[in-house]
Amino acid sequence: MQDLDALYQLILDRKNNPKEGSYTDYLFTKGLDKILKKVGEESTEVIVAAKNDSDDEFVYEVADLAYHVLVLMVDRGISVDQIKRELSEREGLMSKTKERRDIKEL
Ligand SMILES: N=c1c2ncn([C@@H]3O[C@H](COP(=O)(O)OP(=O)(O)OP(=O)(O)O)[C@@H](O)[C@H]3O)c2ncn1[C@@H]1O[C@H](COP(=O)(O)O)[C@@H](O)[C@H]1O
Repeated sequence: MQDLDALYQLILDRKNNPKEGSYTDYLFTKGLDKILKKVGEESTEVIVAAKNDSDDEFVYEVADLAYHVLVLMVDRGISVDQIKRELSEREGLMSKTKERRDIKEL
């Protein structure tokens, strides 16, 4: 089973140790604009798949997007831990926002 941290590390390794024939290497060689184009395309494909009935197609497209976002993160020098930290900080913030919303609704 491919976990996101392990995939991030593999992508980072491709950046530091380019491997011939690697798609990840091809993206890094093409550069940021190409990576952004792929993230845009894959996002659109997720939206289209979400409107269709096939769960398999949706899962496939989300996995494509996840991979390309990880490539973008590596290219920008952003770690998975930074994203996790941001999400953790929101945990407290969001529950406070929800509490305020609940109080307003009373
Ligand atoms: N998860 C992925 C992954 N998801 C999608 N893709 C590639 O993303 C591309 C998306 O398909 P598209 O038709 O949109 O793009 P394309 O026509 O192939 O290429 P473009 O010219 O449009 O960029 C395909 O070529 C897929 O192979 C991925 N390529 C690699 N990985 C992971 O990265 C690891 C390292 O891969 P390499 O760098 O290729 O060794 C692999 O073991 C996988 O775990």
